[in-house]
Amino acid sequence: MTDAKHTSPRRRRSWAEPYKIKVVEPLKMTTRAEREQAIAAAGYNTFLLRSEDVYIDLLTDSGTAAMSDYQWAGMMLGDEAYAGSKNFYNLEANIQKYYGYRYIVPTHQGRGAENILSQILIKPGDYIPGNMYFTTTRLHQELAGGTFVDVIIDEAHDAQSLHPFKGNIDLQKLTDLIERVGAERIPYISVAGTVNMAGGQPISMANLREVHQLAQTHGIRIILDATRAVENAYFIQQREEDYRNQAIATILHEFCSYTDGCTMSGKKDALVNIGGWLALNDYNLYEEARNLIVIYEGLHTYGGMAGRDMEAMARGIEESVKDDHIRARIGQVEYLGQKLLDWGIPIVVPIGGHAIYLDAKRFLPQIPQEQFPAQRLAAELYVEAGIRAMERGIVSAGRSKETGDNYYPDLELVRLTIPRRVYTQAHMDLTAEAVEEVYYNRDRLRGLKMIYEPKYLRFFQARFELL
Ligand SMILES: Cc1ncc(COP(=O)(O)O)c(C=O)c1O
Ligand SMILES: N[C@@H](Cc1ccc(O)cc1)C(=O)O
Repeated sequence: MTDAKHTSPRRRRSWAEPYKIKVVEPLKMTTRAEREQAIAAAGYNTFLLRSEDVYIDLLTDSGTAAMSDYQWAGMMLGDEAYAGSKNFYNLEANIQKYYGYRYIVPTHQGRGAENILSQILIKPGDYIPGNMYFTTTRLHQELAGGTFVDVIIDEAHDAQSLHPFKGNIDLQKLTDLIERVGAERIPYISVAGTVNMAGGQPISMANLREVHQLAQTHGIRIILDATRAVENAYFIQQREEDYRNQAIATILHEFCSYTDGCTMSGKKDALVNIGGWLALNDYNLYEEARNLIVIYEGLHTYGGMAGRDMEAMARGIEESVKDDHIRARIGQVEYLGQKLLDWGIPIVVPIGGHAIYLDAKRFLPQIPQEQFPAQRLAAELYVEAGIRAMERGIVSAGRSKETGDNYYPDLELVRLTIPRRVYTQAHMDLTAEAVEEVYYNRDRLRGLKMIYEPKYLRFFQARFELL
């Protein structure tokens, strides 16, 4: 018998976690007065807070995941031999199986891989097109003498555009660049899935396939930033008709097959606290990378990781591609985002994969961009409830390497980044309530003045004063 008051229970089934909690880490509670003092001492930069003064840490999803009992068991099986650790071979086998690349060089984390890749492939005067910059990736490209060129679709720069794949590459922009500088000046196309600085926005399989075809015509390589490629695969499954019934692992494998290699920060998708890799399909390039790695990271069978870390990552990869894991992971991000949307708080839409991004331009319209509205908002959220977020706007964008002028990015955002398998739904509720409180009191907030600016990646260490 059907009951008009109830919809089908199957349709209502939520994203609940496919795990239960076995170990907990107590958190310190602080007073508002203590937090005001702590953020002032940190120069209004959330990177400079001590983590023990933080209640809910949404600074980053990098290296902050909770590992499973299966991963911790693997840690006990660490083979800490200097050369030829069996954990390296387990890791290599899983990267080959799930990502599909041929040759693997382990690195201590993502930027280690970016350094080696940039040194091998980029010559002074080269151009590297990509779907929006990422801070460390662009810096390594520039240090190698290259110039990054943003070829993402325009919608990515608009916080309110509802385009389902805001990480897509604009093929016209890419073609224009190839015609302008010539294919021989483009060592590779730098493709990220999902796009961190755009709000965790995915690139579609159809778009990557087209980019691959265009790149092949011109003999240009594609290198994937695979840091959150599993999350990207989830959006492909949800939003691209042909992939609705395909497993995440199958989608990931096809996605990577359109690229010639990848850099990877294992600290995100792969559910570990440290680790990364560089993967390449070309044997000669791999040989070069494997040789350079001994200068910067360590031997080519550990690359800066302990054996136990490699085992944890090998096992983390297996867990990361499970459909129920990724559904719950992104389900939690969407839960927080939907709550904020329901309460009329300005955030980047569609909701991305690893974080909710507050739109500081609409949140604090009274603060001009040169007075760092997103930096101010992140500091205020900490004072309000001990929640730590990260600026992703003018401070992060830095300065042009040619003119030394500040970039003024269209997106001036605060990232509430959700660590994997760490926080509960109640933590998400409290986070939303704190954001709402700050929003309610937003009119009284003023901007900041930068009083110390480091040369590289300034957002990590810059200091500010209240205006
Ligand atoms: C998209 C993306 N690429 C590369 C990196 C660099 O990785 P890592 O922090 O492991 O050096 C990160 C995070 O830093 C990232 O989010
Ligand atoms: N990749 C990590 C850590 C990081 C943060 C900010 C950066 O600009 C660079 C690295 C993240 O996105 O959270």
